[in-house]
Amino acid sequence: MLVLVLNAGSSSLKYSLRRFDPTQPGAGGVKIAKGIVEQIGESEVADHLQAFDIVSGELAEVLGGRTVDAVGHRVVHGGERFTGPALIDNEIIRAIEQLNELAPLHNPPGVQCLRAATRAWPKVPQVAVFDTSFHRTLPEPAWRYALPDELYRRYGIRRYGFHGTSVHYVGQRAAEMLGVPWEKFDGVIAHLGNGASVTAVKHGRSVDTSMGFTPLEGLVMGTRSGDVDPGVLVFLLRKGYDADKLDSLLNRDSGFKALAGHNDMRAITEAAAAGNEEAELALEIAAHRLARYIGGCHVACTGAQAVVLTGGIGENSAPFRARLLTKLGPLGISLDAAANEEATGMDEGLRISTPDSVIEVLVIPTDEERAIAEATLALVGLP
Ligand SMILES: Nc1ncnc2c1ncn2[C@@H]1O[C@H](COP(=O)(O)OP(=O)(O)O)[C@@H](O)[C@H]1O
Ligand SMILES: CC(=O)OP(=O)(O)O
Ligand SMILES: [Mg+2]
Repeated sequence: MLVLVLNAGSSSLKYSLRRFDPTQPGAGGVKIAKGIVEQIGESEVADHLQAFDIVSGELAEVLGGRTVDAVGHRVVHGGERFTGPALIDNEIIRAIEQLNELAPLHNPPGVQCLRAATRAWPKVPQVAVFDTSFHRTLPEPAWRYALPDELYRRYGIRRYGFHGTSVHYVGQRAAEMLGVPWEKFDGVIAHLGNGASVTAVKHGRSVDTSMGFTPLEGLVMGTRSGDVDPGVLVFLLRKGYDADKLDSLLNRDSGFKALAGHNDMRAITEAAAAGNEEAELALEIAAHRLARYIGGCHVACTGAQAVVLTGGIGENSAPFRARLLTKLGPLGISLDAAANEEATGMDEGLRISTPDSVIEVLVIPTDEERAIAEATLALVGLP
């Protein structure tokens, strides 16, 4: 059984092809191909449809006449309707499309890929797996904004949370490392990629998270501002900004890009080490806010057994992890510097806190594609 996974990011399209053995269901399968088309919109690849054509060309070579048996898609925003993976049909695609403006960087390319894939493989079952689903357990005090109820009833304005597929996956790996059942796992999980968020998990369920109505709230990200006083937006509207200009400002021209000139953590770290003050300040702002959110999530899950770091930055940037952990001292966390240097680009999780650290800090590589493939298989079933 061959399962293809498409992960449409804001400017990339990742794919992964896995083979599942009917005699060993749920074992994650075997990865037989993967790839990525990057810099969509900023290179000769103009949009996700072109990226899809490149991916299907590469797949045709790998498949050599075979067909895929199912396709799993990462969809970032599932609103309140999609509390779990959904089998795709036209009505479902339209419902996802209606959520486009709630995740303007992510859902439109996701919908483009859903349509392209159903055109390319009309007889193959396709499944949407949502970033928001894992957060369906958020308690109301965590998801409700202090706004008139009318806005929730009319527009669905509430906090949803994102990165749930990744958080669920690394959370389960963390519970395994600690030797506790998932239903008893309490922890704080920081997914730090281009988009970044922190989630509090209590008894294996999401109880708080830093992203809200859209994937813009919370942490300092690659090109997104994270939290700003909403009064700033009102002020800018009065200065003549319109919706599109605010959208670009907050989603595309802020975060590390605004503070340090670009959004590549490697380059920012190197610049800071070479004495660049802007880069140094950008890292301090991001680490300060992240530490504050981790402290808040530690409270929200009533005491974490572990803090877990994942995503491109969490998995690979030892200097950023070290900077963060020095700020987490008040939680009784202490850094094992040697382990931290070792924990880069690994296939397995690694502990980077010292044995006497009150809370364990784990670096665990995420695998959204694997988790989506498993969820797809669980819905479609083995042939
Ligand atoms: N070896 C590395 N060292 C430091 N940062 C890295 C490294 N590899 C990737 N990153 C950073 O990870 C971030 C991208 O994370 P990733 O999870 O791949 O993003 P996306 O959300 O697009 O999937 C970028 O800031 C990038 O600079
Ligand atoms: C939801 C989100 O922010 O996703 P990404 O990190 O892939 O941009
Ligand atoms: Mg990502």
